Amino acid sequence: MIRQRLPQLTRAARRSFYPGRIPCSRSLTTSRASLTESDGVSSNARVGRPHDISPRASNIPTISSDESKTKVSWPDGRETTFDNYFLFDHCRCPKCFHQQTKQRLKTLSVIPTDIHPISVEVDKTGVHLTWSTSDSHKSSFPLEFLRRSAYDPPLASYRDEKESRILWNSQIEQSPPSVRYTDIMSTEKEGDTSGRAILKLLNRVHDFGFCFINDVPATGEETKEVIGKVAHIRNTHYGGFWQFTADLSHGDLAYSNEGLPAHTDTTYFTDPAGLQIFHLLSHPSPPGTGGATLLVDGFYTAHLLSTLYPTSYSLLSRLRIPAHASGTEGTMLRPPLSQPSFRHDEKGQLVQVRWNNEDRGVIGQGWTPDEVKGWYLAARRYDELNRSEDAEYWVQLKPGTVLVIDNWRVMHGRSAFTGSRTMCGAYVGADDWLSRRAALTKKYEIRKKSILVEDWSVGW
Ligand SMILES: C[N+](C)(C)CCCC[C@H](N)C(=O)O
Ligand SMILES: O=C(O)CCC(=O)C(=O)O
Repeated sequence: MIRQRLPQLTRAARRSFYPGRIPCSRSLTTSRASLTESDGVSSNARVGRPHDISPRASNIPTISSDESKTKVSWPDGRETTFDNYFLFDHCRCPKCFHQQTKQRLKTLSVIPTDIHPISVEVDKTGVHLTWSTSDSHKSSFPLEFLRRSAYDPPLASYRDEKESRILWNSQIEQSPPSVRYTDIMSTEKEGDTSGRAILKLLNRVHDFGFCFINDVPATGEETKEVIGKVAHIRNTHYGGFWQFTADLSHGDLAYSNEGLPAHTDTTYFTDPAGLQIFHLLSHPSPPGTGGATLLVDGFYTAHLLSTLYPTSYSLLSRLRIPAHASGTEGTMLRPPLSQPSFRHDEKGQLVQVRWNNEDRGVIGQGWTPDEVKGWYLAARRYDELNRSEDAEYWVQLKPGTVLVIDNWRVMHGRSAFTGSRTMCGAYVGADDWLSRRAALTKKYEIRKKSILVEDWSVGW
């Protein structure tokens, strides 16, 4: 586990900031302690007048329903209420939810607006409702589902070790995350080494924002093969698997020998590439010079910005930045909806950094003059943090080492170079690699498995 020394922050900021593992997004699990099983007993109550079911077992919630809502009173004293319509809409019985495709089978128009339970039972497997429909439809909801889907009010957030990230600075160079090519390409069946190695790679990409694959044969063909094993390659106007050098075959600085500051790629796509994968195939040096690779943890520097300059963090989280790719004949990329540099999930957790000064368009449309000034101050501050000795991790890639980057988090760049340099690689969609990781996690359960049963652990 990489634990980085505190960056050169002000004393005040030091107190409030600690690099290391921080929860950054939701997980499927919750602590078992809050839902220990018991010899819960089922009980029944007529619905109409608000009722309390007072089951004997202490670990089973109390349920009460009326014509519009169902209230769950948890053993820990907290209460949360559900609209009956919400519960009926989320029924996952075979009539409502296709058991194989995991898709909802009923449309909203068939749900009576006055739907309500006529009978309520609760036991350690969950809450069982019989509805006021003509067929006395029955629904059962695991307690874990109710705890997790609570919205009135929401209950504890579902973050655990699995979904936290490990923030890093320049000291990551002491022991950067890596996996072995031979494990990923393993064909042995028992234990499925390859699948577990791919999951280890994707977990490290999730935790650190990048990971090396060591000892990859330095050919385009075998690089494309190992990438394809990990996840399917995303096609763009650069093609699928690409090989590039300084020939300006594409109207982009990547196809030159210029240095490139820390940036994330494809900010000009509505859905920026999820993974950016590089393999330096050749750069004879000498006579060539330069061409080192730069990595910066955009989440780490965003965390610093939010600590040191919260107003700047807020502006970069709110003001939308146009981006474009216009340098190649026949390509005029410009997403119809610009996005801010920092994007957050519904729980306010940072999930994406979009940072590319070269491809940034004309800012300020719809902004106030103060916002224009404020944005430049904020952007300069973030740029300074990204360019600090503390944040920059420079590494000289060599043929044989593939670099897999979470392009939604970690920025990359390069130093200017001379000589003949050939780089290859590919993009993978964000949803695609996260899906691959979730499916492998489910298969191998290497990390804490959700205690939600099959049908209830999907669709969040
Ligand atoms: C990776 N490859 C050389 C194919 C394309 C590079 C695209 C670089 C572009 N400025 C961007 O940031 O998206
Ligand atoms: O050539 C390199 O090392 C990186 C090029 C780059 O930044 C890119 O392709 O986005």
